Amino acid sequence: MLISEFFIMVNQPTLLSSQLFYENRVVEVTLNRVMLGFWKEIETRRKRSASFNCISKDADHHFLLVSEIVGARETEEEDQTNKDGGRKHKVLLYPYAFTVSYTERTKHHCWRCKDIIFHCLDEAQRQQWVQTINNQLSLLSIRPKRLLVYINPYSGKQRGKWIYEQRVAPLFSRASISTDVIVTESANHARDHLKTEVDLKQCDGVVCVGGDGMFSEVVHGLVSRTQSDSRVDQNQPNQDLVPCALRIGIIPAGSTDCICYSTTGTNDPVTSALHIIMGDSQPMDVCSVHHNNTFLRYSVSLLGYGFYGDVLTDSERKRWMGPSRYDFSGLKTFLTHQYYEGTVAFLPAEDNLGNPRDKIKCRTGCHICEQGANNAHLLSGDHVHKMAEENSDKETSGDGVWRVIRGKFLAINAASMSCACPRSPRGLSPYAHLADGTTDLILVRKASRLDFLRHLIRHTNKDDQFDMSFVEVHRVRRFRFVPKHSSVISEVDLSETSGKKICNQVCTAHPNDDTGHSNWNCDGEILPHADIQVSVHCQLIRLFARGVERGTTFDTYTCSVIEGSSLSWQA
Ligand SMILES: Nc1ncnc2c1ncn2[C@@H]1O[C@H](COP(=O)(O)OP(=O)(O)OP(=O)(O)O)[C@@H](O)[C@H]1O
Repeated sequence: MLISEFFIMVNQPTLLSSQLFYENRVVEVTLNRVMLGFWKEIETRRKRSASFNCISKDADHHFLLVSEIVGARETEEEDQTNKDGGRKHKVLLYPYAFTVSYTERTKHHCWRCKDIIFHCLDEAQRQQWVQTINNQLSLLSIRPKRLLVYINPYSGKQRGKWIYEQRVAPLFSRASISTDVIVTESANHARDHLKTEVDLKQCDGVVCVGGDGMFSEVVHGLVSRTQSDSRVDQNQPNQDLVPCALRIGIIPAGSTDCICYSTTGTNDPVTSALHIIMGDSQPMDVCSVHHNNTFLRYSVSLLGYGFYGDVLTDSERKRWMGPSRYDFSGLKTFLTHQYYEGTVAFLPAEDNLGNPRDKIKCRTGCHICEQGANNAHLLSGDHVHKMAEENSDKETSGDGVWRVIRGKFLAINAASMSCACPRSPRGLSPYAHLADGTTDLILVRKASRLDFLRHLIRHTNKDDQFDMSFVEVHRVRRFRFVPKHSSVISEVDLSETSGKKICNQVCTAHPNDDTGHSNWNCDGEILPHADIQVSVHCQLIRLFARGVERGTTFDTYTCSVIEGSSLSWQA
């Protein structure tokens, strides 16, 4: 423990201080608000010198202890013997015990819930401790008390229900959180329930148990409901949207869990549950996607046209192949080496502190996001946007100077977060930010197959994928894409196929051969239009998370649940 941190703890007003028994020692335990930060050892059997201890071994985060007790409860009995270093010895026996549950950081951004048992002299002392701790916890208004939980029973390896019931529900109950649990019965069940039926005032947050698709459902339900409650028309592309009041929690149980990785640094369900219990809050940008004056979808991670759109389109047609379809479609799309012509117009985020190649990663308490939110607030308002005139490369509109780029592209990607995952540990745009009001627009122009392969390989190692002559990246607030054949609307046939048709599909040269244009991959969903307009809505939603914490290397983590999917090929 740092000396300064020790004094911060000592200087907190003391709520309760008693001599209690911990294992076979008499200790003086002090409660400062909800921080049970240290105790002084008064006497020991072995007459050790007095020392200070802390319930967390993580010295860097002592100041956070104030919010890290999960709960306290009465403990009825304690084993008369206690194993300590392999030797059994008698513990001081007092029947009045209570347990304090607290969080502890372990490796790779994972958190665990630990228990510590104190014995009291009498029942009155026990009651005083349990009640005081729980009273203090209940005063923390940032912590949720009632949650609405949606479980997708078919996510990932279909273990969502088990994960929730066995690993998460007991923690919620220990933290005195009441829940309303709905196991979804079909796709869009959660979205439609949130949009129309739920009384949002009756809960403090919405939790989804599943993967990125399930999270996207909850985002669509909550954002749409918030807009309709506020009479905001989502079909207006330049409309400022109303931020959602409720936070969203993700209990990862999907195939990829990209959003969970990017906001907690791991895909561990217990860690996510503890972030929810602590009432953490991580703001997050949301992109709205429109075709003319029609709202299409929201996106929080990746919008990809060309390569990533084609891989998704092709892999959706080959669902019968299972998870290996992503690798198959990725290889097939790469070999086909299709490029697409069109015009990209974008509004650069020139006032933003960061840029996509500045090597500043988005981490807990990110100052780039903080400054970005201030700028976005100043910029908000219903602006008039005009697409650039033909043959000009700049256009001034109500909200700044738009840049226009015409060309042939292998891929056009917009990454609103790093999109880091095990297959691409740094992600599509390693220095993208979760909540700065921007998205990183990556333009991969026509290049040789070999150069494109080199570009793709750089997503899996530490080389800079943007340091190539045919790749450019811009941090933008809005963009629009118009394909050369803009009149064509792609109604993609994704029907499940079999037999001869399957053989034809595998042998087809390219997923979009007939149409001459690609489809947008919007967080793993195919958009029905290629001509789209995208606006970033700064900090529209908040998650029960705190971003990836500094101190451990996200790039080298190992993950606990990866189920045969390849995020390098999909959103
Ligand atoms: N009861 C259900 N039956 C069928 N589909 C469902 C049901 N509940 C949700 N869904 C849909 O299943 C899709 C995939 O779910 P989810 O994202 O949870 O799992 P995943 O695809 O395995 O994980 P990831 O998206 O991380 O790859 C979502 O788009 C969601 O709309």
